[in-house]
Amino acid sequence: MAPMLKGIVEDAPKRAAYVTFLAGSGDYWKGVVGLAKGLRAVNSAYPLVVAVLPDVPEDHRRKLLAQGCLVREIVPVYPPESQTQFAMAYYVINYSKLRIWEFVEYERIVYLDADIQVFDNIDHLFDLDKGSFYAVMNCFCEKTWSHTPQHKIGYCQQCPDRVVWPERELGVPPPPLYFNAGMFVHEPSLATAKALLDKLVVTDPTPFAEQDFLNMFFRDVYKPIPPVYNLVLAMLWRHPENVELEKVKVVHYCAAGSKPWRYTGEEANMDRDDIKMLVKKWWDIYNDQSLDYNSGNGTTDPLHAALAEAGAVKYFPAPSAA
Ligand SMILES: O=c1ccn([C@@H]2O[C@H](COP(=O)(O)OP(=O)(O)O[C@H]3O[C@H](CO)[C@H](O)[C@H](O)[C@H]3O)[C@@H](O)[C@H]2O)c(=O)[nH]1
Ligand SMILES: O[C@H]1[C@H](O)[C@@H](O)[C@H](O)[C@@H](O)[C@H]1O
Ligand SMILES: [Mn+2]
Repeated sequence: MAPMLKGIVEDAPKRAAYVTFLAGSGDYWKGVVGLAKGLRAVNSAYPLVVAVLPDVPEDHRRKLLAQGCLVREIVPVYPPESQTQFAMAYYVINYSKLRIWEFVEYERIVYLDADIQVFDNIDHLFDLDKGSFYAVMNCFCEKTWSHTPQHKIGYCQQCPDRVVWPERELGVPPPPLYFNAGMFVHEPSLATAKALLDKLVVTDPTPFAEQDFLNMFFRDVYKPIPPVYNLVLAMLWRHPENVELEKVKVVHYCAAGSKPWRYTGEEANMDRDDIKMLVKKWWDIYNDQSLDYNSGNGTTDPLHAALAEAGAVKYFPAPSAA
């Protein structure tokens, strides 16, 4: 390569994006709007791409575009027919997340569920070494885990010494490290996308849907990253010793009753002060008009948006006028 060209290519900003996912005509679009504004609040340099299923209504898509999101429709992924009738919608929603590996115009993505908010800049995650699957370890203590042997035994990978895995009695080693799939860092690739879908066809659906599936698929390349990158709220009451709340960068409102846009405070653990504080912080971002796209504060002009969509440039929000 000519020396000048080489320099340009090597110094070119990464083709990278935050990606989230939206299904249905319910109220999850509010989570996406909150996330778009949260990413703007921390001056993220990369766009937010929303993978939408065909059933997302036009007016919801317009709300996302109005917040500067890049909207990309994806084809639903159906799980194998057997055993799934009763929960088909649940599985279609969750397995369709696998389509994001087809977004090959980006060489690196940080996936974030729509019920996630960022409170600090995490753009450095795009610089992690390639080849591994990065995500935060889950906790096994909530009753959503009661179908598993680890929950029955009281074993959790967040505190493997509290109840030691009874390897001798059971004759099997402790379960492999297991991540929460609401947030992860990986590389789109058509080869990976095909391998995922081929494997899914021969895999029976399990309770945590694509989360179980991704854990199995990426088992050998999974690298845990610190819990500050995906605070699963149950950690606050199950493993407070593992949480430094003031350092948390990414909060995942996944505990029952914790979605900020539906929060009533009535469900178990929801009247805790830390939960109320985190729900309020989500609303503060959602309601902050200065974080709206094109509000004159941290906006991107149409040319940059188009280039970012084409994967051509890093997405530089304009500096605040204030
Ligand atoms: O009606 C819906 C339901 C879900 N979603 C999208 O799907 C994501 C996953 O759903 P939730 O966030 O409600 O669920 P959890 O955080 O409890 O989900 C976790 O467990 C699920 C399986 O139980 C999946 O594995 C999921 O990816 C994982 O983050 C949402 O954030 C959102 O992006 C929608 O858009 N509309
Ligand atoms: O992704 C799931 C989901 O978020 C549940 O709400 C939670 O209880 C589980 O621990 C987690 O694995
Ligand atoms: Mn979630």
